[in-house]
Amino acid sequence: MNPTEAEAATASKANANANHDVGVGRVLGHVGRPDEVSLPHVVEFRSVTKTYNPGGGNEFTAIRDVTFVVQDLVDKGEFVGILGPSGSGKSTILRLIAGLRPQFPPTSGEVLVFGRPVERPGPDRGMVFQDYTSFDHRNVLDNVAFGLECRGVPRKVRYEVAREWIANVGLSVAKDQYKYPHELSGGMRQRVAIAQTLILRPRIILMDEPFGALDPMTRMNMQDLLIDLWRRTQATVFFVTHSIEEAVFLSDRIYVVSNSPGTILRELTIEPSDRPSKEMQRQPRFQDTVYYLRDLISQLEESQRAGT
Ligand SMILES: Nc1ncnc2c1ncn2[C@@H]1O[C@H](COP(=O)(O)OP(=O)(O)OP(=O)(O)O)[C@@H](O)[C@H]1O
Repeated sequence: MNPTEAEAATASKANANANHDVGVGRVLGHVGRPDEVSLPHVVEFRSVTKTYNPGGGNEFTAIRDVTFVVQDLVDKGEFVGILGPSGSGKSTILRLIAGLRPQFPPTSGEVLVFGRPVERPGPDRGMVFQDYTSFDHRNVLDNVAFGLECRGVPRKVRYEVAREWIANVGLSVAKDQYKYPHELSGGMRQRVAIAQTLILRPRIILMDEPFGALDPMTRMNMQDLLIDLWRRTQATVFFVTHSIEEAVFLSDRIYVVSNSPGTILRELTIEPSDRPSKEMQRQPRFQDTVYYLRDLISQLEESQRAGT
């Protein structure tokens, strides 16, 4: 390599490590590091590796050396989207934060929530899954009030708060409160699941493909609802999705996880969405970010198929 080529190579390497803008997103040159050194951390992963069935014939390392920090912004929780190919370890990351077995505990490394190592699930973390998690034998009111019931909140108070949450998630108290899950549509059941989680006011909300089973229109309505609720609750949200549009619309920050063993490959900050999902998705700058992420994830999927 002659000196000019060497200089060009160095410059291009330096460039790869510099922040650069892609549509409504900014690709960060350094992954996983805090934006401001002085802020406390909501969630921190320190070189976290998870190997399932260690020592067994089917030993499998799902994530390796995952390191990132999500900061505790004053009066504002961050919305963190997690994208990546299927099987890259997104749910493993989420469930490690939740403290749920068998993902928890990690094989090595540390998972900290508000500066303390996670030991088990706790009331500071609420989870919403793709599968509808309401209890079949409880009506909407009793499903939404369930967590407060477990906390020993008197019936009258818990029903009062539950009715507020039924309305907050866009269901009708008059028409829906006594319905059972089998009498609700998929979107309505996910509204119940969200109310069931948010009523407990967790500071961290963990969502694993919560809208994955919904039709596109319902999904967009749910995204608008979620943005609205999140702005009001100001919790930190971790949101796993396969929909790139959904991640770009909802997130302040996106982590892209590489093929297994998963590690954080890219980190982007995203401008806040200032209009409904349907309108945001029409913006060319929004689509530029979507295309960038789509290309990146397609490349990962291709190399996964090729076994490289
Ligand atoms: N309990 C377990 N025992 C063994 N292997 C597991 C277990 N849970 C997950 N895995 C494996 O770990 C890898 C990562 O799984 P994980 O569910 O975290 O990925 P994901 O990115 O969320 O996948 P998807 O997008 O398909 O939902 C997968 O190969 C999966 O088969």
